[in-house]
Amino acid sequence: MSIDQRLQLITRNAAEIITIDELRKKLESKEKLKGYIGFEPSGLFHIGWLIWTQKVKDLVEADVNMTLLRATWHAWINDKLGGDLNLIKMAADYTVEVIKNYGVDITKLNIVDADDMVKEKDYWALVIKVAKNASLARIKRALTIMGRRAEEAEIDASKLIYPAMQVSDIFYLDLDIALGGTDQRKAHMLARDVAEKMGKKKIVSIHTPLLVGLQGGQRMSITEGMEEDDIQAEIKMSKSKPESAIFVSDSREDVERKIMGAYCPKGVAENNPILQILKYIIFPRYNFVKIERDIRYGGDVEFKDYEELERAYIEGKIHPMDLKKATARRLNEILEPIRKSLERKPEFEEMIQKISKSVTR
Ligand SMILES: Nc1ncnc2c1ncn2[C@@H]1O[C@H](COP(=O)(O)OP(=O)(O)OP(=O)(O)O)[C@@H](O)[C@H]1O
Ligand SMILES: N[C@@H](Cc1ccc(O)cc1)C(=O)O
Repeated sequence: MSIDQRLQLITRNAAEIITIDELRKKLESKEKLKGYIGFEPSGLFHIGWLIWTQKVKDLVEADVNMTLLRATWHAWINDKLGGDLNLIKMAADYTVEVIKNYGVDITKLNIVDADDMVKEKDYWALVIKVAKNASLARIKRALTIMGRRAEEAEIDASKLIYPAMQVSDIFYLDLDIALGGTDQRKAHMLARDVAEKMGKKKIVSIHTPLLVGLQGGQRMSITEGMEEDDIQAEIKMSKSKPESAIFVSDSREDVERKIMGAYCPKGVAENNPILQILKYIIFPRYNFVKIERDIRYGGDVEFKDYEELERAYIEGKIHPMDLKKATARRLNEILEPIRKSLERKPEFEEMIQKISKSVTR
């Protein structure tokens, strides 16, 4: 693959790359690049997470050495799964199983547990050095990377250690590229600034978009003067708002029902979850989408790229119902192997039961 092809694959559908020039230079330097994404295991995997999973797949295919960090200790700090580390580890296994059955070649991934990194004293020396190079105000502002507001640092002081840990993970793993949703931007900007002060390698960061929830931002509590990041966090598909989400374990019928009920006004592309699912999850897999229609309504149409389909939709040439049916069919095809593999593992079923009974975050 040429450098241009690698660059194209790495950057497609990303919300932002900081910076594209640095990425090109790194690719040109020919060294095998090291990238990562960290995730907090939580046991529930909604299709928004497939956007970054697809980017992991793109990066692996673009020959980047990817690490998947199971952020177990981070999840503990963040009160995930009641802080039960055994449950958190089981949830991490679940996530890896989903990623594998989505089609990522996990034999090419370096899968690391935060549990192992925290055994090293060098790791903690890094955490302290990072903290020495960041103001308290900056650390508090970065709490959005854990899905919390700055004020939530008051809950307990461990929350303040988390951003310094996430930045240290980047240095400890000696990375070139950090991947995450746009809500991870503050960690990556901090890592870039601190890298200069500490003489460490400066990462390029790749941020994938946040999939909007099934209500498309309708009836959400958006107030005047709210920052763009906070609006995105409010309207995104989120496991803590189950009505906004399609989970990878949902049955075929549930997927169809949820899609049929989703926000998708005729001719409107903004915050349209159906179009976003097509753009970020279906097109990267199939490269074309067929909309099946009765001959009375113009018969079947095929689209070879997303932009073409979006244009036709905005012009009112595609009816929302036809768009939804095609989306449900393709999405179910993508989810089928994931669903099947999860069904074969009763231990995950038990974990989900336990989680849905007792855990709120
Ligand atoms: N709707 C979404 N679309 C795309 N990526 C998402 C979405 N929600 C979360 N992510 C990404 O998945 C990772 C985990 O995020 P997080 O645990 O906050 O999400 P969540 O499962 O929806 O939880 P919560 O209920 O706390 O919002 C982050 O890297 C984040 O960028
Ligand atoms: N903050 C990330 C998880 C994460 C933790 C540690 C990392 O090094 C990277 C990512 C999230 O909430 O999804």
